[in-house]
Amino acid sequence: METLEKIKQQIAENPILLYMKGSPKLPSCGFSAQAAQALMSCGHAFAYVDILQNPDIRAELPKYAEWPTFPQLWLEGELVGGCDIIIEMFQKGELQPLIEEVAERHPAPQAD
Ligand SMILES: N[C@@H](CCC(=O)N[C@@H](CS)C(=O)NCC(=O)O)C(=O)O
Ligand code: FES
Repeated sequence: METLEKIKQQIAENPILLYMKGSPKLPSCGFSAQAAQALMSCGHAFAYVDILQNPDIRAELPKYAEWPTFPQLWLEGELVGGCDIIIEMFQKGELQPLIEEVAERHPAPQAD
């Protein structure tokens, strides 16, 4: 798939999506580590894309997002921001309720 199409699909299909360097459990950069940590502390599952494993996305997403750096947090198809914004929202107590709202609107399928 073309890179831009792949990006659009990821953003459309994942209501909580973090583009980062490395993985939440093994981040490859302090900025990505902080963002993933704050997001994990909200207690909801989220999707992530390791842009170090996806150089095409690393190259294309900043242009599409009009945001030059990683990490990038996308919620319900909208760019929220990078590490600084995520940490600021977290410290103000705004991140958790926002993630909560999004997660409640998109419940994970139940196997029962
Ligand atoms: N102030 C930024 C810090 C993130 C940042 O500076 N990221 C750099 C270094 S990891 C980056 O993504 N550079 C482009 C690249 O590596 O592709 C934020 O709030 O997210
Ligand atoms: S990889 Fe060097 S600052 Fe993120």
